[in-house]
Amino acid sequence: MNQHRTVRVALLGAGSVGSQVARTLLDHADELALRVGARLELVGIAVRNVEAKRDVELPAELFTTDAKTLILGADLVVELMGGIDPARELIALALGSGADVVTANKALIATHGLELFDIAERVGAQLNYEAAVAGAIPIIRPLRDSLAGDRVDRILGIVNGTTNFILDRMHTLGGTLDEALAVATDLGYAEADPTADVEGYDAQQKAAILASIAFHTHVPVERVYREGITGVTAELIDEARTAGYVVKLLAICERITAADGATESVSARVYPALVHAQHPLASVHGGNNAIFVEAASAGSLMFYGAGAGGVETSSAVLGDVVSAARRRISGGPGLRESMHADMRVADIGDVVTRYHISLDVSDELGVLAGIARVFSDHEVSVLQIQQGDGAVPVVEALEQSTEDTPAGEQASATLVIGTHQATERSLQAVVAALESLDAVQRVKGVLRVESAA
Ligand SMILES: NC(=O)C1=CN([C@@H]2O[C@H](COP(=O)(O)OP(=O)(O)OC[C@H]3O[C@@H](n4cnc5c(N)ncnc54)[C@H](O)[C@@H]3O)[C@@H](O)[C@H]2O)C=CC1
Ligand SMILES: N[C@@H](CC=O)C(=O)O
Ligand code: NA
Repeated sequence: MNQHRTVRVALLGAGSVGSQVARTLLDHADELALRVGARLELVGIAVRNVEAKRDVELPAELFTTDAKTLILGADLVVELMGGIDPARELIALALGSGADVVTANKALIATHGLELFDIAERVGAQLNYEAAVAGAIPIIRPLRDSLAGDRVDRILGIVNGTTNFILDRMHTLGGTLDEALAVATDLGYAEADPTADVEGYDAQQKAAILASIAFHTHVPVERVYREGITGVTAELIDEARTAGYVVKLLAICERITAADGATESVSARVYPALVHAQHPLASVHGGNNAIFVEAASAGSLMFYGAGAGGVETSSAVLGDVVSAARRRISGGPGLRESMHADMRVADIGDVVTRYHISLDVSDELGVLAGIARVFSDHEVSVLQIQQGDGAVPVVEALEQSTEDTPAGEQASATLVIGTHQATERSLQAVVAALESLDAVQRVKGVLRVESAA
């Protein structure tokens, strides 16, 4: 090791993740110095309020509210404040001054990554962001480096720890979304504004990042279809359980080939979906994440572990810090992500999937026949119909409706209808047509089925 070399590290933010990164930089300074080949000196921590009480004890003299001065005295800046402003301006300042940058900020990378990579490339600096997707799990580097010679076809995963924690808790313990969110927030999983988690924006940003790297194509965050979990009720979770499924918020990024067999586009989407109870994703509990990557030569790969949490995420941040510091010591250009493929981003309507549709219907003669007609009119084929606790084959259900229901009775019944594969466009048209049927009192929920056992 060069005893005289020092890499001056400035930390922006000392919350759940930042305070743990600071602690490791201070407690393991000697070991890190051996790994890097130079000492990593934590020169300061920029925060909003230097007096704020923190869970982790850190030297008071390191704290400052003057982020800009701190940045201009640093070789490496670690941004862990979150949000777009002022993080965007501060990272641009850091890169522009020649410092390397490590960030966990998916909101910023997904929306302004291109402009920041431009600056990094121009000045020859590093911009690393492993912690931005799936916390501690190595996924950015495997996609960008390890799989750089392969062709990724599909990514399917749970990429938000907070919503996985909430859905898992609702499934196993019952209770409401708000109760589970309060616990996830205490555990340090949730974003500063947890709307980003429960409405799927955080997963949407991560999907945009994953799709962009995997398919060498810039996928703008607003082109990632998004639904959050606020519509997932205890009732829908119970119905899913009865049918042998678990509800998970999934991010799916895949290549789609058009009907002509030649034109390829990229689909990226986030929504709560049904996962078969025997599928490995169904066993991803608490704040954990799991990501399946299917690549042409590598086949199926699974990445699993802690997707959120301050201590866990600090591991990914420090990995990026060591990597950037080593490169600073040994020299090497700043690299931008490869976006040469420039593929079209598909509309959600082009995606082929399966639906489970939960309906309250009038329990009267001919209802099922009317519903079945809606499906056949849109050329969507029905796989099964579930009434109460049991799945009933379609033909049997239709017979029951005409034989067992006394004419003129106006009772209400719940039906859960599972479809075969069809385009989203057709499935959405089916749901709209069902909503307009007199016999359909309410469409209670629509969930896609994304993984058979
Ligand atoms: N908490 C987690 O499990 C994970 C978080 N991330 C990302 O890591 C980043 C940090 O997350 P957390 O540590 O959970 O956030 P946090 O809310 O716990 O901490 C944010 C810190 O930044 C400081 N800060 C915020 N705005 C500031 C400003 N304008 N000027 C100076 N200081 C400012 C706050 O004072 C606080 O110390 C975010 O981008 C988040 O999305 C990524 C993966 C996992
Ligand atoms: N709020 C995020 C934190 C990690 O990215 C999550 O819950 O996954
Ligand atoms: Na990661």
